[in-house]
Amino acid sequence: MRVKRVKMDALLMEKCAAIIIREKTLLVVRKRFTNIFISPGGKIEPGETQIQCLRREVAEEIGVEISDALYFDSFEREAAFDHKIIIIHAWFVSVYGECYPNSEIEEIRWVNGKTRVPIASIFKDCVIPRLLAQDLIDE
Ligand SMILES: Nc1nc2c([nH]c(=O)n2[C@H]2C[C@H](O)[C@@H](COP(=O)(O)OP(=O)(O)OP(=O)(O)O)O2)c(=O)[nH]1
Repeated sequence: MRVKRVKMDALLMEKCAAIIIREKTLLVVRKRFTNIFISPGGKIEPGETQIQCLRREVAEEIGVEISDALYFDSFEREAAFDHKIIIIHAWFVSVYGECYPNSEIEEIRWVNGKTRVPIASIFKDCVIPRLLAQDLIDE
């Protein structure tokens, strides 16, 4: 029903997130005016597939083109910067070339299990522990 759909949209967001790994470290990004690192990626626009969303957001935020994407898993939590529930669809992504902070991204960091920077909850509590357990990033 339309009213229900509108109410759901007001409370729920869906984001596609890129898991980009280089030399056993994971890429996280920090947006201007924030102090928590999040995954590269962004909200899915109406009519867009998850891959199209990833392509658009990865090019916009870190200036590179995607060469390959493989679905990992989806996670649900309260969004780091919005009073809404966020569902994050996480994908392993390979890119052409070197990532750099672009447009609203102020800083990028390559992190491992030891890096002490504030990281938003889904990546911190769900994604990074699984990457560590699979030995995809360094302890
Ligand atoms: N709890 C939690 N929230 C997260 C994580 N990663 C992440 O981006 N978020 C939140 C931050 C924002 O509140 C929301 C949307 O992410 P975003 O700000 O990258 O999306 P976007 O680029 O489309 O946003 P916008 O600037 O276009 O509005 O998701 C995470 O790992 N855990």
